Parts: sequence; C-alpha cells; structure tokens
Amino acid sequence: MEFLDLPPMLGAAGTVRLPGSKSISNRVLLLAALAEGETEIRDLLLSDDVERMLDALQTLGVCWERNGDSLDYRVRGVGGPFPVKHAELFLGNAGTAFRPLTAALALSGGEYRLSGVPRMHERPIGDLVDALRALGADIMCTANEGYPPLHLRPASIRSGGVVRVRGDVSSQFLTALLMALPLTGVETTVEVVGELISKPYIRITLELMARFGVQVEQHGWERFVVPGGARYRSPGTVFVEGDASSASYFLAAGAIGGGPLRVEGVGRASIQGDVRFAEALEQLGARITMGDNWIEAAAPAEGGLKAFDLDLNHIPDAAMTLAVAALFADGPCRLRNIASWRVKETDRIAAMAIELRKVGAQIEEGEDYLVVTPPARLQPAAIDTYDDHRMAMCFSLVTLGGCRLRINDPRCVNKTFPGYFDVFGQVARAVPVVAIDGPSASGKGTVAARVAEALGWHCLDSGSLYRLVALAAMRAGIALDDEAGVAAIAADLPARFENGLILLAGEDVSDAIRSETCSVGASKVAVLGQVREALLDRQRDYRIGPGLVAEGRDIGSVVFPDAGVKVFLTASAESRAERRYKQLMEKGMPANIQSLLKDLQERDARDAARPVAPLVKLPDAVLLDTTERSVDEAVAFVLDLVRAGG
Ligand SMILES: Nc1ncnc2c1ncn2[C@@H]1O[C@H](COP(=O)(O)OP(=O)(O)O)[C@@H](O)[C@H]1O
Ligand SMILES: Nc1ccn([C@H]2C[C@H](O)[C@@H](COP(=O)(O)OP(=O)(O)O)O2)c(=O)n1
Repeated sequence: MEFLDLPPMLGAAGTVRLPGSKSISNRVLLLAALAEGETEIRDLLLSDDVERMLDALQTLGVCWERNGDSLDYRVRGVGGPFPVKHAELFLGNAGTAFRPLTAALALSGGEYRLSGVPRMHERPIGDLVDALRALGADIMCTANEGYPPLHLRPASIRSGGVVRVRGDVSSQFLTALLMALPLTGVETTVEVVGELISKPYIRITLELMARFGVQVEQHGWERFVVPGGARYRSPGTVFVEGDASSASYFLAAGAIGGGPLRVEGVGRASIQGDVRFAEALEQLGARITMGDNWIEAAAPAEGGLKAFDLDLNHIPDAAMTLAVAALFADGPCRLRNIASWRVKETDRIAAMAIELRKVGAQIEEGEDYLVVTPPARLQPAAIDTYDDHRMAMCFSLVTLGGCRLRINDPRCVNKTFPGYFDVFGQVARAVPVVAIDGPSASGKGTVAARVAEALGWHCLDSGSLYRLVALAAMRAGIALDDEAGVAAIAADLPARFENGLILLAGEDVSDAIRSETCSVGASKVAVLGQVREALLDRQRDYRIGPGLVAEGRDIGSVVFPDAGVKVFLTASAESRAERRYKQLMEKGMPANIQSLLKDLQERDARDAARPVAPLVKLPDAVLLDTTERSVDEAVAFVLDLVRAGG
C-alpha cells in the first residue's frame, strides 16, 4: 500500500488559493450541458469526481473543451434532454455526478446504464429512484434494490403534479430531482418527506439553477415548485468559487497551528454552506476574519481550542475537520446530528472513531454522533483513509500537535483536491532537521552536539543506538549476525539518554559503548535490515520542536530524507584515526593507532558497501571535509547553512 509520512509540524501560517468547489463544479457542468447556449466556466475544479462528470457528459453527446492547461472550460449546451440515447456510464465514487445524472437521464428518454466503484454500489439511491419511478421513469437496480448500478429505459413521463422525495438520507436526491425537472417543461411540485438534511447544499442548487434561468419557488424546506415552461439558458460566464469544504482544513490549521492562515476563493459572499465552518471554529475560540472572497483563521488569543458540543447537520463535510480539531480542545467534544456521515464515501463515523483512537483519543460513537476526548499526548500512527479524501485531509492536522503521522493511500485526495499535501506542506512548518552523515571519527558527534547547543535544538547520536544494540546483544549472548534475534533486542531496547549519560537497563554504559569491541559490533549489527527498521521510529521520535540535529550514516537518506540541511562530514582516514586515538587516550582507554586506522577503514568499507542504507554522500548533501578544519570552523559552517535556510 502506498503511504505518505508527514513530519511533526511546529505550526501553520500563510495563504492558500483554494481549488474550485466540487459541489458547484459538477452542478454547473450539468446545468451548462442542459442549457441553451455556450457557457464559459472559469476556475473549474480539476479532480476525479469532476473528471467523471466531464467524461459522462462527453459520452452523452455534450461538447466541451478546455482552454489549454487552464481551469477554464467551454460547454456547448444541448438545450434539453441528452441527444445520445444509449450509453453506459462509469461514475466512480462521485455522488455529485451519479445522483443528478440519474435524474436527468431518467427524464431523457433513452437507455442508460450507470455504475461506479464498489463503494458507490453500497451508497443508497432508492429514495431518488422511487421519486423518479413515481414520475413514470423505468429504472432497475440491477444488483440490489435501492442501490446502484442502475439500468434506465425509455418510459413515458407523467409530467406535472406533485412528486415526493425523502430528504433525510441525502440532500443530493432533492438536488438531483430539482435540477432534472425543468426537462419536463411542466410545473412540478416537489415535497420533501422527512426532515431535510444538509440544507445549505439545496441553497447552492437553487442559486445555480436561478443563474441558469430557472427560478424555483421555495416554501420553507418542505415544498419546492419548479415552474412550467422553464428552460435552462446559459448565463454566459460562470466563476466557480473555491471549495469551502477544502477551506476547512486550512482554517483549522490556522486555528490549531497559530496562523494567521488565509484561504482565498471563498468568503462572506460565498453560496456554499460550508463557509459556516468558520463560525464553528470561532465557537472553539479561534480568531476569524472574513472578506467577500477570503477567510482567515488564527489560534485563540490565549490558550488552546475550547471543547464544544455542536449540531453539525448543516456542514456535514466540513464537520469531519472538527472531529480532528477536537484533538486539540481542552475537553471532550460532541459532534451531533451527523448521521449522513454513514452513507458517504465510507461510513465516516465508524472510520473516524477507529482512526482517532489510533492517535490516542477516547471515542464514544453513536448512530448519529461522536464524542471525542483528546489524549494527553498524541501518538504517531498509520492512518487508514478508506478511499475517502476527507479522511486523508483531516488527519494531516494531527501533525500540528508535533506528532508525525503516516497517511495510507494518500492519493484518495484526488477526488476533490489533487496536490493537497503539497499545499499543506507549504503552509505547515515541519520541525526542522539538520542531518549530519559521514564516516567514523569525522567529527559528526562533536559538531552535531555543538550545533544543537547553539540553536537550542535536540540532538540525536544515532550511532549510539547501534552501539547499544550491539552491547545488549552481546550481553544477551546473541550472535551479531542473528538478524531476527538482534532485531528483537533493537525493537525493545531498554535504553535512555539522561543528563549526558547513556543508560542501558538503568546502568550507565556511556563509556562501555565506546570500546572498540562495541564499535566493531555496532558496524556488524548495522548491516542488518531488520535491525535498522526496528530503530527507525525510535530515531524519528527525536524530531521534536524547536528542531533536531541528528548524526549518523543514513540520517539524510533514510531517517529524515526531508531534512532541510544535509551535511556529509568527512576527513582523511589518517586524521580520523589520529582523532580517535587521542579521544581514547583521553578516556584512558588503550589504543593502537595502526590497528585503529585498519579498523576504521574496514568499517568505512562495510558501512559504504552494505546493501541497506549504505553510507553515501547524497546529491543534496553539502560536503564538509574537516581534514584541514577545526571543530569551530566546522560548527560555524553548519550554522551558516542552517541560517541560510538550508
Ligand atoms: N574538525 C576537527 N578537527 C579536529 N578534531 C576534530 C574535528 N572534528 C572532531 N574532532 C575530534 O575527533 C574526535 C572524533 O569525533 P566524533 O565527533 O566522535 O566523530 P564521529 O561522531 O564522526 O565518530 C573527537 O575527539 C573530536 O573532538
Ligand atoms: N545512522 C547510523 C549511525 C551509525 N551506524 C553504524 C555505523 C557505525 O559502524 C556504528 C556506530 O556508529 P557511530 O557513529 O557511533 O560510530 P563512530 O563513532 O563514527 O565510529 O553504527 C549506522 O549504520 N547508521
């Protein structure tokens, strides 16, 4: 499975230009297709769900073209039902394409087959199918009644009168009906059965239909009258707003990670209900400012986010972001009235509960609610994303708690926000790392410690971990080439670094691990892949704010490949042997310079030749040869690199 490792973050601030709204993009595409005249669509969202709609429209005989590589499209409307009367459409997991197309095609008088990915076939569509059947449409659910795939056949549509549709499972059923009904040309009243959920999405539908010339008469949230003789007409040019649900991740990032973080593309003038996410964040204490076309969020003036108990029915998608933001609140948080989560890309209540528990939260899960109690300390985890873009995007926020995180199958964000993680990486500041790699006795430990001290950062001497493993294995009588045996020791190493001392099971082994036996032993266990793997997370846990200076052999290549500064520190073998000799003599440990030189050359060869994580100078590492340089000069060199920003 593909994954993405996100580093722990120090905070987030900056400006993000949002990609277009999925809800608006797919509605505008369908309306432009059914309208008379050509529509210029600006800033369309480029994502999987929109691709599904564009492909479908093409199959159905609608001509559209993209202006070069831009986000501007021109759609030539067909001015009524679709001209292609036989088609098979694959719509992936795009609910915003599947539901409205089902309604429009049911009233188009042709034979159509609609299918999607397996999850799409688990998402209910029965309420929409029933409403369309009541109008006379001939629709078969070919696998399970009430679920896609669907087979639509020509039928005589009973136009006019009243049609009823349930509104309490998905508001997309009502949206789909409303958008399709002008195809009948006869006045029709839609009555909503049950309490309509996600009302703001209906507002988007009505607003966009009006822009295309069809004014729906609205009686509360229970009755909608689509006028007779209504025809869609192109309004000329339509600008797609930024996606307000996508905005939620960045607004939350600003509220959690300091900010200010500004999103551009949505604001006070937005027609999307999810802009009200900003109000919810405000209730958590975040500082929100807003213009017509932008929103900015910053952390509360004092302290962290406040615990909340909110009915989130009006912002079901953006509400997921609040479930993760709850990890940063000062007490248990209740998200209420979110039953629709269960029929989205995945069962989002169940998925959220499982994944939030992985990072340490306590969760109470109900049919239509979730209570999140934040943990005292977030813990790193591998987050499963359930082919759900929002799961992936929400969980990136966990890293703002200084916690690294693995996101499995990160490409699921392509559904609505390809490039999400790059944009997140531009506004979130990773805990900085200076990686110093190089051969034995080149001065890595000395330089790393001094650089860390000067910066006030943490320091990791990764070699000492390999030395500790060798010592522990030797003491346990495990052969140093017994990979599984040594790896088991490494995975459960009772080592601690305290007050400048290195402790193994409570015993000070600071000097013992520096002996030549341990040096040789360390280089032997370091060739074992399983041992290296077992020490990886342990090393990554040292990445704590304000920053880390880490030294070893594979810091820049394997442990922290995203380190901002990478140095390859070296010196001639002779001067390194001499340094090591002096070092041992000062410690009163016996040594012989010739055998030290031989040992060191052998170890260099072993470290450089091993198949796993060999010692190499990376192309993006800066070479620092200290044969002719003092420690002070080497330290100053590295500090200059850090200050120059890598
Ligand atoms: N640039 C340098 N010039 C002279 N001696 C150095 C230099 N860098 C390090 N040393 C000395 O060399 C010895 C070995 O350095 P150390 O930091 O332990 O190397 P490493 O961690 O690469 O094995 C130490 O006694 C250190 O003071
Ligand atoms: N990141 C690291 C750090 C050390 N090692 C190996 C390489 C060395 O042979 C041993 C001991 O490393 P250490 O840095 O303490 O060795 P020197 O002090 O440079 O001789 O561990 C490694 O393979 N990867």
